[in-house]
Amino acid sequence: MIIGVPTEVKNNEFRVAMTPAGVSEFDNRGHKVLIQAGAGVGSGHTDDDYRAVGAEIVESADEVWSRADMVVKVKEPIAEEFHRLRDGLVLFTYLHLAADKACTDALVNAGTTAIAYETVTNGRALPLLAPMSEVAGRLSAQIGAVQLQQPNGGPGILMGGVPGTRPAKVVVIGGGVAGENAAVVAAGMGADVTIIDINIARLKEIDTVHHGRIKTLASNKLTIASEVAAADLVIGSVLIPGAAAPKLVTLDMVEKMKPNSVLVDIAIDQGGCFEGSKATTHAEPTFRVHDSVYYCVANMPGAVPQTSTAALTNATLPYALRIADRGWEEALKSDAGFANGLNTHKGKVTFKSVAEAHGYEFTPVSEVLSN
Ligand SMILES: NC(=O)C1=CN([C@@H]2O[C@H](COP(=O)(O)OP(=O)(O)OC[C@H]3O[C@@H](n4cnc5c(N)ncnc54)[C@H](O)[C@@H]3O)[C@@H](O)[C@H]2O)C=CC1
Ligand SMILES: CC(=O)C(=O)O
Ligand SMILES: [Mg+2]
Repeated sequence: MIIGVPTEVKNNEFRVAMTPAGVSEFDNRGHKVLIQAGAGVGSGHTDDDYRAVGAEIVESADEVWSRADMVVKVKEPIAEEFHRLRDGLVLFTYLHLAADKACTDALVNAGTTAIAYETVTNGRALPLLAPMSEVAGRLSAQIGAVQLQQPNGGPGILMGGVPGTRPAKVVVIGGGVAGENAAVVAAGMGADVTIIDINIARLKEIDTVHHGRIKTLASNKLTIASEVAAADLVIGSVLIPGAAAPKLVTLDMVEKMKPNSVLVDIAIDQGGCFEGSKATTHAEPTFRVHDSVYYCVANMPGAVPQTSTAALTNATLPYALRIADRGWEEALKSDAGFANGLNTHKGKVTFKSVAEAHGYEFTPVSEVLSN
């Protein structure tokens, strides 16, 4: 199989979907990998590093996309890439389609076979989302700490305070992978941290692992309202897999927050879990709502590409190899969790909440695979 790896084009996105170690695995199995010139530079991998393990370096994105049987990417295609989508192409990348009608329409109209990292499951886990949720979670606490500083528009409070002063109050809504990682870093900086989650079993796990250092509260509207009102920093990290995020923090709640308080909406790639959230870029990451600061960057891990590329490709490589070795249909047929990754195929939408979000007819993956 020919596998294409284009340079990422989203604002300040420096990750790449395959490292030289990955190319070497494909090459050893008799596949050919096309790397767009310069694609790995932001993550510390030169064209020569890729050439040395058998990759062909290709100058243009058009050539990578048109020659490849499968394109492996990091972020969803954006408008300038839509014309490269086609029938018969397998696209393996983050897609977040429930929050992105334009990309869904483009994939459906082109007939592309699109497998989304974020909806692949392994039991209850999301193995291809988890590494980036770890990164985004840890980053969110760092970013929150910086945004709390007064010259950055924040209230001027140090996360851990100093002896004799109160620490910052950090409220994390959604205690999954991103939320727990956010809480750990915030607690490590000395903040007063509370995680709110709807899954009580998950709160028990967090309480046990962190010996009560991270407080836990069950999610409901009243609790969220009172915690948000008292918070200096709110981190939003809820997920209903594949679906648009629920708006758990309302504009009314934000209006009652402390002046210059900070809200980091990690869930923005699924549309965001705060009312008023809209996707921003690393170039212009924040905006104000009422008297608070929102940070809503949809590709947070792109800011730390050396870490993120390594963590992402560690997880994606075995799946990409299975597609190359066995073909996408056999690879999905043999692993129901992998099959959950299929979002579109030949003009059909095969992920229920994506179909519902955009008014498409839903076709179960099983129907597509049995044909
Ligand atoms: N902005 C960015 O750059 C990045 C964003 N993300 C996003 O972060 C979000 C979280 O991802 P993960 O932590 O991996 O998901 P996860 O599935 O591990 O955790 C989500 C948590 O939300 C909880 N939840 C669901 N409904 C809730 C409610 N009503 N109230 C409170 N909690 C609720 C679930 O019980 C679960 O514990 C996803 O939208 C993901 O796409 C992930 C990586 C990077
Ligand atoms: C998960 C995701 O969208 C990202 O890492 O950019
Ligand atoms: Mg997006």
